[in-house]
Amino acid sequence: MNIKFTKMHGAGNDFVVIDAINQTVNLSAEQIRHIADRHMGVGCDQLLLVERPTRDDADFRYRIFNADGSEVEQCGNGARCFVRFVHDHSLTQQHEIRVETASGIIVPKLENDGRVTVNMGAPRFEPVDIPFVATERALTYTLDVAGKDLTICALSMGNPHAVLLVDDVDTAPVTTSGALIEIHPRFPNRVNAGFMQIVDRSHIRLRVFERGAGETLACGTGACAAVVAGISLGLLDQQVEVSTHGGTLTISWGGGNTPVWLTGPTVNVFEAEISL
Ligand SMILES: N[C@@H](CCC[C@H](N)C(=O)O)C(=O)O
Repeated sequence: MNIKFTKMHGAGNDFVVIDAINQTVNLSAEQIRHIADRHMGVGCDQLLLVERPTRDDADFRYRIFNADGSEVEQCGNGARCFVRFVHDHSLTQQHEIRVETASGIIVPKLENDGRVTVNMGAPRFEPVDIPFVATERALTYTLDVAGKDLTICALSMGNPHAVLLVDDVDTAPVTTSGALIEIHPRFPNRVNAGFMQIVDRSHIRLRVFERGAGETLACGTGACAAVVAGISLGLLDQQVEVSTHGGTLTISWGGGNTPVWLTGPTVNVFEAEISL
């Protein structure tokens, strides 16, 4: 089977994007792992499938697979690349589209300068919605990680996130503690672990150890989760610049049940075909 794809990235979070409308695509988890492999395959943090929607109120269905082959609910940087892809491949002329994901509808918009803004929906804090094992909802929780008590915020941006405050992201134990937090038993579906350094009320630095992908250069939903956590703790203003190792994302949130807005760049790297 030969599959055409586009390699893209959003602030360094990289994707293999596949049009599954105009070609028949049935990938096993093993084939996804192969495509994502940086030595044996193409290499990517996530593989994105562009499909026809299964519901009347959406224009497209967007399926997301981590590099380890697991299918997940949400991906913010991927959503931006998705919009750029459907435009570049003439699958739509609309600048604002409704996209069906495993966690509901998101509404990305292609701006005139080529950047994409995504309404990521409202964050969820109820432990059952994350999911996270806790007797009651709280702003912060203590998590025992290898015998050390870490303070985290836990929330869902459609997918699960744990956010930790650190003094300096450059020296934070992202790969070691991040890997342990990802599989912590209190997160039954695993979790993305974000390490946030507050620079000032409108600027943070962030590194994320992603569920199913390891540390990535940027994580869109991770940036949303970190800013929501920072605003909820009273440490950040409504609009925040998020510096990652791969670039800058802009996040804004008005609090409560209002949606979180994510803006950032998208880049086409190359188009090719892979034989499986
Ligand atoms: N890179 C993403 C998030 C991708 C999914 C995540 N690893 C998960 O398992 O939830 C983003 O930009 O949001």
